[in-house]
Amino acid sequence: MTRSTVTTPPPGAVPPETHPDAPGPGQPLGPHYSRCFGCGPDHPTGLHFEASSPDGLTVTAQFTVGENHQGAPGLAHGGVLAAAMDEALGSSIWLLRKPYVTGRLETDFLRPVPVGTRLFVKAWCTGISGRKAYLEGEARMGAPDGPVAVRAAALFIEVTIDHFVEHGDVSGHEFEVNP
Ligand SMILES: CCCCCCCCCC(=O)SCCNC(=O)CCNC(=O)[C@H](O)C(C)(C)COP(=O)(O)OP(=O)(O)OC[C@H]1O[C@@H](n2cnc3c(N)ncnc32)[C@H](O)[C@@H]1OP(=O)(O)O
Repeated sequence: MTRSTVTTPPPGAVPPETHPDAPGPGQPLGPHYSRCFGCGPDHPTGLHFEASSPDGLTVTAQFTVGENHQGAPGLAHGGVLAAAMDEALGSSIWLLRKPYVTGRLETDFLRPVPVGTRLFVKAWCTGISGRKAYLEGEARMGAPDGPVAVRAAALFIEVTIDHFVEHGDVSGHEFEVNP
């Protein structure tokens, strides 16, 4: 994909290391917050991601583009696809069990995605440098080896849990890292 130097690991970046508490290979990641637009089972119009990690470092996830995800008639909204990439990238960095937020998200939209399409999303970390994590991902249509619809690259920034307490509304909500 075309990506900027901002989302490219600099010299000296180190590979990610999965946290021992991260789900084992093939185990479902589960939702981090029940009302999350990406993974929350209680979100009425969300993506309802089903995610797991085959190797403790990569995240694979699936969802079906629905009626509520349209931009043009019958086609997925680009912002919804970007949200799906953000969710997959965020899930992959959560395998490190450190709190990160998206600083920059770059997306290439390669194909229109019709409503009803099952998208197979994959995300992985390409390096860590201090508080910065560099991530890449892709979404394929219809099958894990189907045509690529979206590619993404991102810079995530490590924060403390206080980030969510100070800026969010965590009262009465059960969540992991990103409320
Ligand atoms: C199971 C879990 C699954 C989770 C899935 C969830 C997926 C969704 C994830 C999200 O969408 S998170 C929500 C969207 N993101 C945000 O709301 C973040 C809003 N931004 C902020 O809160 C702050 O700007 C941020 C914490 C990112 C950075 O503020 P800080 O004051 O902590 O750090 P600072 O601004 O000093 O930046 C630290 C470094 O990152 C760099 N940086 C930060 N933002 C950048 C940016 N946008 N582009 C390029 N570089 C950036 C910055 O230049 C600097 O580089 P240097 O250390 O080299 O000087």
